[in-house]
Order: sequence, then C-alpha cells, then structure tokens
Amino acid sequence: MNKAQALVVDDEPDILDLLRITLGRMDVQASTALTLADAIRALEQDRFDLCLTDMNLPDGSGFDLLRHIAEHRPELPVAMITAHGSMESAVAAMKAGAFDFVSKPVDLKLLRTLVGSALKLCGPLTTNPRRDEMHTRLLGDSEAMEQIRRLIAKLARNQAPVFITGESGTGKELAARLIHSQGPRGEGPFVAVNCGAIPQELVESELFGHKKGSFTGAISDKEGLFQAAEGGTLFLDEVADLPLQAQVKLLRAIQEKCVRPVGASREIPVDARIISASHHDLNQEVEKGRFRQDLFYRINVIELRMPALRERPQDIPPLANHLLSQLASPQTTTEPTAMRLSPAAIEALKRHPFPGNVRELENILERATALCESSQIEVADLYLGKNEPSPTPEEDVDDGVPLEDYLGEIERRAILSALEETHWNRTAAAKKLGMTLRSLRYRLSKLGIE
Ligand SMILES: Nc1ncnc2c1ncn2[C@@H]1O[C@H](COP(=O)(O)OP(=O)(O)OP(=O)(O)O)[C@@H](O)[C@H]1O
Repeated sequence: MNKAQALVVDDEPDILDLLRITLGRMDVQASTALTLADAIRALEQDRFDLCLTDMNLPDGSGFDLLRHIAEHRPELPVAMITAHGSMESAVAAMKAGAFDFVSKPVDLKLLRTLVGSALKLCGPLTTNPRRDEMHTRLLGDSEAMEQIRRLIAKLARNQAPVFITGESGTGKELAARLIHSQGPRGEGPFVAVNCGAIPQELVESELFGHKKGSFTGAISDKEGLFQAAEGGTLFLDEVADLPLQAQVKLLRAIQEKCVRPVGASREIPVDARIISASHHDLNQEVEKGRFRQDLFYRINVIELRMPALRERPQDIPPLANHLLSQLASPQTTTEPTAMRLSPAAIEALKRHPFPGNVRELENILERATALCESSQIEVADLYLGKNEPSPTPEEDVDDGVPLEDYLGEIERRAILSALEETHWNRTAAAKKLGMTLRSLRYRLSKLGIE
C-alpha cells in the first residue's frame, strides 16, 4: 500500500526535521517547505493527504496557504501549527477552514490522533450503513433543511467546535450526532450530556472524573465524560446551564486539550471533539454575566442554527409520514401498516405554531395514533391547542402498587401535563410546576421522559 503523504510547512528547519521524523514513525511520508511559495510549488507537483502548516511564514501566513488550498485542493485537510496558548489563532484558523490545530510544542499523542483523523478524511468516507441510516433521519425537503444537511457534511470534515442553536425539539442533538457519525470520528464514541440535568455539585466530577476519596461519596476512581468521549465527540447539551466554576474548567479542557479529574494532581490529555447546544441566546447569557465570554468564543467557532418547524411548514408532511411509519413499528411479526393523515389534518398541522417543534409533532402523532379508531387521522384526533383530559391518579392506579411507584406515577403525570400545556417548553413547564429548570431536567431524565 502507498504511504500517506504529508506536506509540512514551517520556517524553522529544526521543527521541520522533527515533524518529518515523527510523521515517518507514523508511516507518513513528509515533504517539507520553508516558505509559502515553496509550499504552493510542492502542491502543484505532488498529491498530498494532509498539510501541516505554521501560522507565520517568511513570505506570507498559514492563512494564505489555507486560502490557496481551499481554492485549488479543497479536499486536502490542513492543520495549523499555532504558538503555545494562542487560542485566538487556533479559533481563527478553524473559522478559516483548517480542519484542526496543534499548538507548539507539539504533543506527540495529539499529533498522532490528528494525523489519524486527517487520513480518514482524505479517502471517500466509507459508506457505513449506520451512517446512511442516520443521514436519512434528518428529514425535510425545505431549502433550510437542505442547507443544514450540506453544512453538516462540511462540519463533519473538520474538528472545530460547533455550537448549535435552535428552539427546543428542532433537532439539535440529531444534528450533532450526524456531524459525528459522518466524520472521521464516526467509529468513536458519541457522548451526550445534558448539562442542566447534572446536580451542580457533581458537574465537575461528571465531566472530568474524580479520584477516589476526593470528596464524600467518591468511593473509587471515576472516569469523566471527556475521557469517555476519547477519540469521539462530546455533546454538551444545554451548555448555558453549566455553573460558572465548571465553565472555567471546560475552557481549560478545550484550550489545552487536557483535563484534571477532581482530586488528581496531574492533567491527562484528551481528544474529544466538542459540540455544544443551547436553546438560550448565549450572547444574552454572556451580557448577563451568566456565561463566560471567553468560553462562548471557544465553543462557538462555527454556529449551526436549527430552524423552527413553523419556519418550514413544507417539511411537516414528510416528517409526519416518517414518524407515522415509525410509530407503526414492528412490535408484531406481521407487517405493520402506518396510519394516514387526512388532507384536512395535514393542513391543520401546517398551520399549527409548534412551539415544541419536531418533538411536539412526535407527541401529537403518538397520541393521535393511540386514540384514533380508524386508519386515518382526522383534525379532531390531533387535539391541537386543546389538552387531553388526563385521568387523575386515583382513577387508574391500583391499590396494591408500592408507594414509590404510585408517587412516581403522579409525578410523571403532573410533569407531562405541564409540558403539554406549555407545548413542551421546559422552561415554562418548570415555572408552572414551581421547580427550577435544572430540577425538572433531572426528573425528566430520571423518569425516562425525552
Ligand atoms: N429534521 C428531522 N428529521 C427527523 N427527525 C427529527 C428532525 N428534527 C428533529 N427530529 C426528532 O425530533 C426529536 C427531537 O430532536 P432533538 O432531541 O435532536 O432536538 P433538540 O433540539 O436537541 O431538543 P432539546 O433542545 O429539547 O434538547 C428527536 O426524536 C429527533 O429525532
């Protein structure tokens, strides 16, 4: 098999030698260039699978090379070598299209991972059936969805932190999963964490791990979610809910690509791509002093906005049909037949504002499927704008059930009813229930309500 070819560009011959030897040990053949002009010449003469370039070159900058490659060899992954601690340049490089960065002095373990990811990118991405299946799941024929699918495919090809905005239920987590699964980390783990659902005092230990005995209850060493996402992606959902103290540590983890478990004396390197999401306007959270500006800057290298369902009503019929066929899932051995929506029901759905977006559509259809007696769903079966009269717990909880289950059932119903009334807006539902959003999220995950 032919060796992979890398082009390494730096004005310091010693660094070039070091990188050439290091890459050689990874079975990558490196050609070197001391200037921008040399690099451009090399690109014209040879075919490369990866380019590593320093930021400052005698006759230009790494950005000039990035632009040249974007124009002439757009499929070539470029990683920028940045000065130690210069996160601004790293962010700027990724915004300009670099697929990743590596800071000086180059950490060999990180360089190895970076090269591995880059080499996976240069061939055509394997058609993994799991990936295809995931791909077809971001449904919608609207131009907005088309653009999102294109952007996701692009984002999958680099390592830059992505920040996904959008109302609740618009598909932020689904988009994050697709960016992960379509990229070179697709075979690695995808670890999703709802930052608002972790009790405040456990946030740091959950994210970064802890050492045995570092606090009461730490009975053994525990790996954090960052370590669990090694080689893959860490999805920080509702990132705005992170306490300020954890934000400081997160910033450091992203900047230095290493974490220090609670109670540990040493930092450990981690290689996880960060994708975060929030339905809050993080600019406002920064203005109010609830979110660190420097962290926002780091996680928001590239922003992806998931449009609300009411902005793309033409997506409702294909989504609804897909969801109905999923609802007719094969619990029986015979081929299930999906229910249909009457033309009037489709029109009614298209006019509905959907504050809870696709998740609300899923709930509406699930309820309609359960309640509708024929195979066609009519407008009345959708209960749009009305709340289904929910039975009181006394009506159907058996006398013999244990108290805990009985109370759990009451809790579940109260929460579901508040969610329904607020169209699955969890902030409003929490308010209605007189609890904090954090505590509602905790209960939702405990009760297994998505
Ligand atoms: N375009 C889409 N095609 C198919 N399914 C979708 C689409 N958008 C969202 N969904 C489905 O809607 C549900 C909600 O999506 P998801 O959890 O990704 O939303 P979210 O924006 O992360 O929500 P939240 O902010 O409440 O966490 C999921 O079941 C998801 O699969």
